Amino acid sequence: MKPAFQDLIPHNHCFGCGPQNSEGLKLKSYWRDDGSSECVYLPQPHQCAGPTGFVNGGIIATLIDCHCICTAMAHAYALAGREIGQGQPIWYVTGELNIQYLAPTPIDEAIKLVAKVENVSGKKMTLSCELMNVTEAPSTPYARATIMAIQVPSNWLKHADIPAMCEKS
Ligand SMILES: CCCCCCCC(=O)SCCNC(=O)CCNC(=O)[C@H](O)C(C)(C)COP(=O)(O)OP(=O)(O)OC[C@H]1O[C@@H](n2cnc3c(N)ncnc32)[C@H](O)[C@@H]1OP(=O)(O)O
Repeated sequence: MKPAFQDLIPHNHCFGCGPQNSEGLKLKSYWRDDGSSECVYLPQPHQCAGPTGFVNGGIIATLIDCHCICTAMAHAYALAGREIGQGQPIWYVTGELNIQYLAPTPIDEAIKLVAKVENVSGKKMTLSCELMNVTEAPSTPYARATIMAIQVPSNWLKHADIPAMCEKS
């Protein structure tokens, strides 16, 4: 199996997807054969909403955000004809994130996110994402989102690092 996008992105301290963030969610995203990307995540009990059986909406937003932004970066590297993390760094940030929460997301089972690149225009990349049961059973997704990823300069990440986090890597 190929490494996850996140394991190829250098210096990634992101709370949602950074291998270098010991307190983070450590998402792992991969390409699927149809050109979409997927991420399977097992929610933790402390990530609950008011009712303990459902996942907190902010956690859901973070999962969607990170899976989509890492998909945007992976797609941009592919368009550049490079492996993720090779050569001049390619960085995207979240410009817009629109989520429809369609049904409560159970906290006691694995969930799956599937993202697709819908459009690339200059520095902007639009992606769609659905969060669903891990079996992809034919049911309404728990959440559906669109996200606008914006490319930032290749020195963006280092520019924004603070020394305390740098020392941990
Ligand atoms: C390491 C891996 C981790 C990845 C997963 C985590 C993802 C994250 O959480 S990133 C953190 C959250 N996001 C941020 O902090 C971003 C904060 N915002 C910014 O830094 C800036 O506003 C930024 C970079 C989005 C845009 O900067 P700006 O100087 O306006 O960009 P600019 O070059 O002028 O705009 C480029 C295009 O994007 C458009 N655009 C800019 N901002 C937005 C926006 N928020 N929504 C939609 N479109 C936008 C512009 O209109 C322009 O469009 P066009 O080319 O058609 O004229």
